Amino acid sequence: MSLTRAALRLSKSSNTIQPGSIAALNAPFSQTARPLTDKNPEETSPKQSTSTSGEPNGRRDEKKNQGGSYTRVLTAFGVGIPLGWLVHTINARNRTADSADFIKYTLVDRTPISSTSSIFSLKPATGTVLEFDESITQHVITSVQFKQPQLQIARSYTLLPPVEGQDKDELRFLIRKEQKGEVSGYLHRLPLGSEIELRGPFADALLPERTQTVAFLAGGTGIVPALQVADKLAGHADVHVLWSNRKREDCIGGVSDTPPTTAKGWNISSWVKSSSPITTAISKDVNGSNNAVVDHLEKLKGVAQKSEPRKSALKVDYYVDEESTFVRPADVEKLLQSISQAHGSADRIIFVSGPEGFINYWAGPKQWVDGHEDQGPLRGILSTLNLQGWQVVKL
Ligand SMILES: Cc1cc2nc3c(=O)[nH]c(=O)nc-3n(C[C@H](O)[C@H](O)[C@H](O)COP(=O)(O)OP(=O)(O)OC[C@H]3O[C@@H](n4cnc5c(N)ncnc54)[C@H](O)[C@@H]3O)c2cc1C
Repeated sequence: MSLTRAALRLSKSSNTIQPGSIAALNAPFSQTARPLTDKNPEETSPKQSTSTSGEPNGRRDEKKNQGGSYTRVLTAFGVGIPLGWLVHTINARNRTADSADFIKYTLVDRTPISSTSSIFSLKPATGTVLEFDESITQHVITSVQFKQPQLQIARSYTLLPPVEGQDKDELRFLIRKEQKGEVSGYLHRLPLGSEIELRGPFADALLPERTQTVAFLAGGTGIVPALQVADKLAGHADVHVLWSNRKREDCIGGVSDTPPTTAKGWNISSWVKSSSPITTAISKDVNGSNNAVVDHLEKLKGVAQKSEPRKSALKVDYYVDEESTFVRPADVEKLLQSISQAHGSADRIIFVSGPEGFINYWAGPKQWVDGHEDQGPLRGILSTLNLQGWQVVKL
């Protein structure tokens, strides 16, 4: 079966980038978008939470989504993307699946990263695999949907970039166990060797080829898209990540490249402004060990430095609620200004990725338009900063 992408409409408004276009184009790539196959858009839910039958889940899931999941939308960048690249046809091979189908994978490993999050490793259970066309996935932030078979619902999880020694068809994810979370709880309870049904891939945002610098505001598991961006843009763009976590256990060993000095900013626990002084130095744990995500970030720093065509830089700053270190608007403003000075008129993007409250605080809520989740206007803290030359993308 041949999967064909529709044409892309491009639109841009103010500092936020209006979606819609890639939804039409990369359709399979979203819970909110049409499948990449020629299936009807109504087959996917307009909600972050998607029923596997394709029907919206109704108010119940709408309410639940206030509980801290990412909001999401497909985002198109008008600038600098050759349309020819986007109008792409994938030839399905025997062992690849239509991205609207669920494909069976086996849970081969689940390594706890903290008391709430684990890295899941999955391998194909049969001869059929999800197809990741590198010519596309190289330019988009990619996620897949996991099915909860008893409830017939699906949730999105962003792919971790591959690590050394990872099998070609193996997929890895960082999944936080939400309190009373239906799918994340189910996945954390599954015994190793269980079959899990996945579908996708889905594109959450495009990475324009001309991008030379990225600022990434990440909250919790919102770090996973940042890992993808750092991996894909190594050798092309400098990436600076400001990563907020509730607890140090989620980022043990993470040492900031630019240590924060004072605190008044976003608190991931309460989603309110806080104003506590920073009292705790960010350092490795007593055993001197990092968690796997921190290690991955460190490795990506090394890759960026050695990459071609140009050596790029990955910088990460860590903020931990329980250490009273918060991302301050002034820190963000300073970072954006210093990047702007260093990069002149180069294309620049700010990604905001994490729980809904995190995105709302920094960039304002996304909105639903014609059954698709739209970026919505730029609001929140970022709307009060001087963002000349920056594009903002809410993930
Ligand atoms: C594109 C995308 C990528 C994502 N990538 C990742 C990723 O890499 N890693 C990751 O961990 N997550 C990721 N997410 C979030 C993920 O899709 C799920 O939303 C998340 O795992 C929670 O799903 P759940 O079914 O476990 O929880 P849900 O059952 O949906 O519950 C969510 C929250 O709502 C609360 N809740 C439940 N019922 C109610 C109610 N009646 N009233 C009030 N609150 C309620 C729950 O306690 C819970 O805290 C991503 C989301 C998107 C859209």
